[in-house]
Amino acid sequence: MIVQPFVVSLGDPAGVGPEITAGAWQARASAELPPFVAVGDIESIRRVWDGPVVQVDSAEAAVPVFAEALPVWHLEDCGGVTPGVPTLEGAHCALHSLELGIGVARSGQAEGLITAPVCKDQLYKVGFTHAGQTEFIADRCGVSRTNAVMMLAGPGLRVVPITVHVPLREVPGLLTIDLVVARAQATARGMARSFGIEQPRLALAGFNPHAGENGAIGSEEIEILIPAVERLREEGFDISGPHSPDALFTPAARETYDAALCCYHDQALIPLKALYFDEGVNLTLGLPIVRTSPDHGTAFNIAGQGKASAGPMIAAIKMAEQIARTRATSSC
Ligand SMILES: NC(=O)C1=CN([C@@H]2O[C@H](COP(=O)(O)OP(=O)(O)OC[C@H]3O[C@@H](n4cnc5c(N)ncnc54)[C@H](O)[C@@H]3O)[C@@H](O)[C@H]2O)C=CC1
Ligand SMILES: NCC(=O)COP(=O)(O)O
Repeated sequence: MIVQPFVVSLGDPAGVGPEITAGAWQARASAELPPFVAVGDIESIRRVWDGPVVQVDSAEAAVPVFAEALPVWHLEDCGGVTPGVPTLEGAHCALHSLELGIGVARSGQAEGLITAPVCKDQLYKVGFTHAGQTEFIADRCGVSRTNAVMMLAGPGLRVVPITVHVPLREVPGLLTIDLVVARAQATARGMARSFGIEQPRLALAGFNPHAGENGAIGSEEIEILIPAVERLREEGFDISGPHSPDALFTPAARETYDAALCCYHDQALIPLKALYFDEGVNLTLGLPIVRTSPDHGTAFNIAGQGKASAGPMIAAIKMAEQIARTRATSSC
């Protein structure tokens, strides 16, 4: 049963996080969204939106006001926000709102956490040593980075990048049989727990063109991917591949699996965003808490201009609720 509100960390205050959170609140009735509380700098919202806002100081306090106003748990003044112009102070605020959001979700005061986008480059400048929010949340929840799986999901496609925020030239060295096996295992477990799909059909993309053409165009399939698939099948997982990457996302191919495991970030995210950008959700499997996020970044180029779609944020909130409901009734 869903009892508590959800918590939305506002992300970089100069990005589109504040306005898409406000946009989601405006769509709360038509999109049938559960109550949520935004955490961050209240001014970052007032700067880009003239709708009703109420300052609260707990997640619980958000519920009675949610129907009439967007509840914002004001953390700190980010030093004057100019949409589209990131600052180091803003990066600190993004990190603080993420920290609070994780704490609120972990303590059970919220049913789950939805994270608005952060600017990784700005975070790195203020001492953030994690690749992204996924790894940071995993650490805070005591989950290994291998077992916290990034998944991007749209209405007709789910993709998992096996390697994530690393330079492309390092991918071949990072792909190992153990890593592919661990990601697939965590994906299958997470899909059972979060989506109720007990025996998900996984499809593994090759790394090279034509999945290596039997070794003539690269050896990663023969040395890493095929042995990983064999091991996973021996363990009882339903996994196919490695498939020619360019053929894995055709309409017919997409009917054959529940999630595609991809060798690197863009192999996974390009098809997802091309097909479902406005409904795309980034979620993390393998955590003790529910965590989702819109599929896009800070979009500084359009922040504060009324151009940002709230579609992905709405989809992220809806998916968080759906996952929370599934988990509440699941035996996993
Ligand atoms: N989950 C997160 O926190 C993520 C953060 N980022 C961060 O965002 C920053 C910018 O990354 P980019 O690669 O430029 O991706 P981006 O998603 O911010 O922007 C790419 C393009 O999509 C457009 N766009 C993004 N969101 C939109 C929306 N809601 N409605 C309409 N158009 C939208 C932007 O205007 C831009 O033209 C980087 O610092 C990156 O680290 C990127 C992806 C996810
Ligand atoms: N491109 C996806 C992305 O950057 C998500 O990163 P995060 O959720 O780990 O911050």
